Amino acid sequence: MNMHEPERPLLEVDGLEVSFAARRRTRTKVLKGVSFDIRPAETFGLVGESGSGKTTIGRAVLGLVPVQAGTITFDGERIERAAPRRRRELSRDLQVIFQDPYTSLNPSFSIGDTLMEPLIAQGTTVREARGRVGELLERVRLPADAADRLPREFSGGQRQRVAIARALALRPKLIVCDEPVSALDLTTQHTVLELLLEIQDQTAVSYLFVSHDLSVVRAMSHRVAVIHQGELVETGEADQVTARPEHPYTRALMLSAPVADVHEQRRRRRELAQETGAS
Ligand SMILES: Nc1ncnc2c1ncn2[C@@H]1O[C@H](COP(=O)(O)OP(=O)(O)OP(=O)(O)O)[C@@H](O)[C@H]1O
Repeated sequence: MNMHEPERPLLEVDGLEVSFAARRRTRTKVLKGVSFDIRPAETFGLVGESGSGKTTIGRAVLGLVPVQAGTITFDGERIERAAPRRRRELSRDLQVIFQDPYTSLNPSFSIGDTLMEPLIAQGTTVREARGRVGELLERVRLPADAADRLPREFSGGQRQRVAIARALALRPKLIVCDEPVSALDLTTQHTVLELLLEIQDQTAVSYLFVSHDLSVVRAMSHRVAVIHQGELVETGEADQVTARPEHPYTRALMLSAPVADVHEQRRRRRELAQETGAS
């Protein structure tokens, strides 16, 4: 490839609109013309407060909610209205890790069966799939004997490692990470985030990384988009958006994030009060 030619994005979302049925035959617009792209091996962070529409963007990319307008192009293919069969095929390249490791794993499946399921569904032989389970457990640093055990025998952090291993089973190009560490304590959050970074270094997978936590998004992402009431109000390099936020909402989001220093916390509260008082 020519070094000066920009790489084709892996995912392009353009003018995405999603609405849900509300009362009295009206619809609520949850996404209002959302556009962004993600390059190969890039982490694109989406940050915004609860209800802003982050999860809906991830779900639209995965084909889990109907799209009213706009396009979603994945690896050169329009997928916003892909048929169910094509969707199943696309799951080879497009995977997800959900927030809650307690509900996202089938409690009656052993870890080995959980990891084998996507492989068998895509036509891998049982013998090959067993071998791959060992590799996957090693990659997420779980012991080989985890394969024979049930999810209830594992902690939240270990379960999230299983969910990561399952998402990796088919060697996807993009993983939608929807609040992947929000249900974990701080130390466990750190090790899971480190694992995601290490996997990206090794596999060049891209992440669409959704979180309400700006510090987590900043630590993980190359570029960041800030979503507010269904609209992307600011998109840019992670350092730029977090160090020099341009949009008032981004500034408010930054100022309201908790910090370890109590004096800094108070200073930010005053600044936030001034900002919101002024607007
Ligand atoms: N299936 C649905 N039917 C109706 N309304 C929905 C549906 N899914 C989401 N919504 C609404 O869309 C809005 C955005 O929800 P979404 O889950 O995308 O937000 P979010 O930013 O991910 O918030 P959170 O962090 O709380 O999950 C919310 O007002 C929510 O109530």
